[in-house]
Amino acid sequence: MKKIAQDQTRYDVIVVGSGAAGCVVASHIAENSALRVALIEAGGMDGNPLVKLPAGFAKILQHDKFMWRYETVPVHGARRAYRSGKILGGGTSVNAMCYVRGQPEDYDAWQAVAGKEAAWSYRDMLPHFLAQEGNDLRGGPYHGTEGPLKTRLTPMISDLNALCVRAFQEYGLPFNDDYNGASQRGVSPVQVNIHDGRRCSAVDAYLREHIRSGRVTLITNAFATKVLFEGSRASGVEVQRAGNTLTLHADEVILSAGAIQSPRILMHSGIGPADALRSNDIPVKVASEEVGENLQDHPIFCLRAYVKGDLGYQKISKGLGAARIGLRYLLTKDGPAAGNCIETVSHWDPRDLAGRPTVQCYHVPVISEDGLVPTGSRSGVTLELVLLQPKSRGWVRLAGKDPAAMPLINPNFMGHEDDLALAVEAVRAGRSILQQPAFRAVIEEELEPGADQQSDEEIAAWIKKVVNTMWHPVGTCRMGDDEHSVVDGRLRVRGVTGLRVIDASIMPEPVSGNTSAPTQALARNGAMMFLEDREHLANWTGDAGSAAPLSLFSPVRVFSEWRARQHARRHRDS
Ligand SMILES: Cc1cc2nc3c(=O)[nH]c(=O)nc-3n(C[C@H](O)[C@H](O)[C@H](O)COP(=O)(O)OP(=O)(O)OC[C@H]3O[C@@H](n4cnc5c(N)ncnc54)[C@H](O)[C@@H]3O)c2cc1C
Repeated sequence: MKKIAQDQTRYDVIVVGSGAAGCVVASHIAENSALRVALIEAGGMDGNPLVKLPAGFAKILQHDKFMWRYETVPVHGARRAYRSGKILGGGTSVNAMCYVRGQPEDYDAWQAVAGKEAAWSYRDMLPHFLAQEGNDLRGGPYHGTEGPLKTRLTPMISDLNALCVRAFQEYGLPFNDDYNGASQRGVSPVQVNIHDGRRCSAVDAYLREHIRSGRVTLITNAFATKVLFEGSRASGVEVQRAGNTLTLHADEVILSAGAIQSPRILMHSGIGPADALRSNDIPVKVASEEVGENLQDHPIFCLRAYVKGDLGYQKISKGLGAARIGLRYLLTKDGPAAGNCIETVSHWDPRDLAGRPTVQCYHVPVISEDGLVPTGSRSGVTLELVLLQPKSRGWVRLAGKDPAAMPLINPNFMGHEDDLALAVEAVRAGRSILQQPAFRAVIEEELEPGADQQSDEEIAAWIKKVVNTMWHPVGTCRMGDDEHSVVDGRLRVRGVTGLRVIDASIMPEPVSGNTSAPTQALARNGAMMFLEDREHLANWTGDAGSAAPLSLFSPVRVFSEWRARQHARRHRDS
């Protein structure tokens, strides 16, 4: 690789990764301070029309250009595709746009491990969700209407999805028109980040205006290989761009590269499990044994059944049908193409219908071999079963010294026997739902698991064969107030200064639902902490001998929202 002269610009802060978290972090800092912010993104711009077309998301996932095409190590004997977004906006430019926050217990569990210095409980996190959300329909205690992240109910509910809703009710679940409200439990229409028939990514919601105004310097197609240090203080980032190696300097670095790349960058910077670093010829800066460990992901396994006639979207997803949908979208910005084709969902516990949901089930009105693009001409329904609080833990490890090498990823799906036992019960529940009166007249035949899989052992073996990622990796830079955690409750990397991780990787436990909205909310919390800590240091008047060098800090312009929050916190704590 050719070495070129160093970039002479010194940024106050470099954010690595422009995904769900990175967009929020860079924008929040730019909006609430005078700091010079650089945002580094390995992927390119998000201008492809398929990115904005809600129904285009399945097609986008097949484009190598927009995706990190990872693969797992063999899990139950087979490698599994493990994609994530490599594009401005990261996951939020390629994901299915479902807006789900999880359950209050999730955040209270974060608070329990994060320590007193930080505010992560549901009570603390709800204001972040409210501030970010721009719901077109409802406000009240659980929804924001003025925020930039546009949210709405699914624009369509297909005939087949209407049957799903009825069948789940017949099974015993209540209808719940708002799973982000007082309770998640029930069968519900999906809430999506779609506005005016277009995807609302984190770039649209937060970042674009700051790129235009120049308050955030965006550098795309730039792959960050490692963090640079002066002593134990982060001083910049090394990136590879267009065949060159470039050094960018900053007072502080924030990694928002997601749950696979953030631990990878830490390890290549010398922060990670000591033996693993040494065996890859990487000098150990900080022995931090849990970097890359604790990988959690929601496992998904799908029941599929053929249905009679033209129900659902199978027939209209091809040929003339597709042309008609496309034309309707162009003329009216509505119809199936204006949505993600995932229109209803249920959250419940197959062991206790009245209890805390442990399973999520999206109802998809098509049959697809790869879970994305409809295959074959027979109409059908797919029940996507997902465990919400998996106990299995996997890891992300280095495959070698080359930073560009694909890391080793082991999601360890169904590695914990409790997960497998619950998954078997979820399959049995799914089958029972397909036999409810609403479905009786329309179901033709179960395709998967199929009539041969009846005993617990047979169902368990089938689950191990088909289980895959719901695309929700989290936990690989675990937050905690214990010394083994990778980051502390304020998301500072242990053992060094000037370096934070703010993205899905810091989640100590999974959230009970999709991870985009929770990651955006945690990023806002993390960005506020970053600014609070800078102001605290800038105002510090104690013994200079033990302080961080004040000259490194430029003045922070503090805006009213941040001030109000500090005031409220002081008031609460007094
Ligand atoms: C196909 C798919 C469907 C999904 N569907 C949903 C859904 O419907 N609802 C939902 O809530 N969640 C969904 N998710 C999950 C959600 O999008 C992620 O949880 C979320 O985006 C994670 O945010 P993040 O900021 O941690 O990482 P990301 O959003 O992945 O952002 C990381 C960014 O960092 C960049 N990057 C990585 N490494 C480097 C490097 N070395 N140098 C420079 N840049 C780098 C990446 O290119 C990326 O842009 C889906 C995810 C996928 C992949």
